Amino acid sequence: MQIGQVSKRLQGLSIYMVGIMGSGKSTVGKPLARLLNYTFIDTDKVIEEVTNSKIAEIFRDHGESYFRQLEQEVLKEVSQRHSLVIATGGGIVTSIENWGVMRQGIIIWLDLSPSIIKMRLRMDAIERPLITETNLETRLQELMKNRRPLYAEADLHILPANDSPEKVAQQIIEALPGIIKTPL
Ligand SMILES: Nc1ncnc2c1ncn2[C@@H]1O[C@H](COP(=O)(O)OP(=O)(O)OP(=O)(O)O)[C@@H](O)[C@H]1O
Ligand SMILES: O=C(O)C1=C[C@@H](O)[C@@H](O)[C@H](O)C1
Ligand SMILES: [Mg+2]
Repeated sequence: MQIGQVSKRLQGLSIYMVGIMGSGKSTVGKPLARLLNYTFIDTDKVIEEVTNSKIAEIFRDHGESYFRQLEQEVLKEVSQRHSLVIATGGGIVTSIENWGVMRQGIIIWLDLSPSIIKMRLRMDAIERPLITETNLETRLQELMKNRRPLYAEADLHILPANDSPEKVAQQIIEALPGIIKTPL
């Protein structure tokens, strides 16, 4: 099915990208939005803009639960709009209320292999408060164990090819018709 047809069949339903830190939600979300003629939004970036602080600073100065509250408010706000590709934060799946919001659209799980995730996180300059250079191995394992059953509740399970973000976006578009319920 051509991209234009996939986009049409989505009928403006927003797409929520979920997955562990480093799985590529923010990076792949951009070309995906472009291909679908959707607008791209990153909840982590919106939080940084509205608070004028880095995520790591929010965790350090106010704690994780404060960050989760902000994250939920931002999610509810963006869910009012249509035709969005939303890169969520890796922990958005830990709140049942967030699932209620995301279920208004299509939830896509980027399930990248831990070895590639580790490599990408080591090379990435963005500070992630829940994962550091020293605890990367154990923390990632722990987060994966706790969260995999949550990510698995997504509408679409994507095992991203070890390829460019554009190719992964293409892979998602090819998989979408299989789960879109709107009539042809
Ligand atoms: N397909 C890809 N090919 C090469 N590098 C990639 C690809 N996807 C993501 N990356 C790189 O991996 C790192 C993590 O990606 P990204 O920030 O998009 O992950 P994320 O899922 O949004 O993580 P977080 O939950 O922390 O926001 C970045 O440095 C990014 O450039
Ligand atoms: O997995 C997580 O809990 C997080 C992922 C990032 O996207 C940020 O939302 C933050 O660093 C927390
Ligand atoms: Mg991100």
